[in-house]
Amino acid sequence: MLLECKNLICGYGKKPGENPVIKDISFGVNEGENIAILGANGCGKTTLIKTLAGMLPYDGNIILGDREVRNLKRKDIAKKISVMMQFSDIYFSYTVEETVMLGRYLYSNNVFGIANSRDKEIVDKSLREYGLEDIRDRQISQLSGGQLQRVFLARTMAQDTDIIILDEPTNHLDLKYQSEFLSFLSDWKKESKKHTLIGVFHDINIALEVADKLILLKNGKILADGSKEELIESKYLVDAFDIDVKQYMKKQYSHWI
Ligand SMILES: Nc1ncnc2c1ncn2[C@@H]1O[C@H](COP(=O)(O)OP(=O)(O)OP(=O)(O)O)[C@@H](O)[C@H]1O
Repeated sequence: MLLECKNLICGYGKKPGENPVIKDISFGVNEGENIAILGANGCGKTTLIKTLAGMLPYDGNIILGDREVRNLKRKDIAKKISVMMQFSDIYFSYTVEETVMLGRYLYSNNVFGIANSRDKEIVDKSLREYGLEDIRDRQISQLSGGQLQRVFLARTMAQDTDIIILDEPTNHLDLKYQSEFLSFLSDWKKESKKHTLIGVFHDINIALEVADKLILLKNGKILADGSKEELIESKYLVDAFDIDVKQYMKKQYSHWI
């Protein structure tokens, strides 16, 4: 198994077990899987993926390959997992190109390391793919929400890891970029059987398009996990969101059918 959580407990207290947000959950991710974590606001989705990426302390086990995540250095995790969180961790004023290049530096020893020709090639490709070439010299502090989101996606993809963790990747994106993002993800999946995606999506339709497996969270516990075909028709989806999701979607999309 590529990534395995066993009896995972985490939160924001002094110790992981003090007021935990994630309350003793276990699941595994196989190489090549596409997993969407779904659940109502505040159920712990972001907390879970931050912890998977080594950003929060935890009790229990998270095994990446054959190593315990808490024993790995940030740099070693960054070689295997790239993460795009909802709110970015960059507060300095970098240009678009510098920000995307940070994806290349994340796992080097020196943050201001010298970019080699492979780094430059990958960054150029990411800038092209996310429609950022024309604004590569702009300060990120001057960008719109959607432009900024595309910069962070480009940075994540430039990190070039087999596992990507995305928190709300289509937030702020207009329909054209949502559609381009989905086809980019699908191409990325085709590039290698090793490419594995773990994502948090508020838009269930996007989750269903991207994922083959769902993890439904409620109040920090796993309500159900399994194939999307299995779960989409189940009572668990209704339980996870406290609403009849299927009926709601049918009503929402009735204008188009
Ligand atoms: N930095 C923090 N310090 C303390 N509590 C936090 C922190 N971040 C989140 N929480 C709390 O942890 C709980 C779970 O939050 P989390 O962001 O993981 O939920 P979520 O499922 O991703 O929510 P949403 O769908 O609204 O994005 C919430 O009660 C939240 O208030």
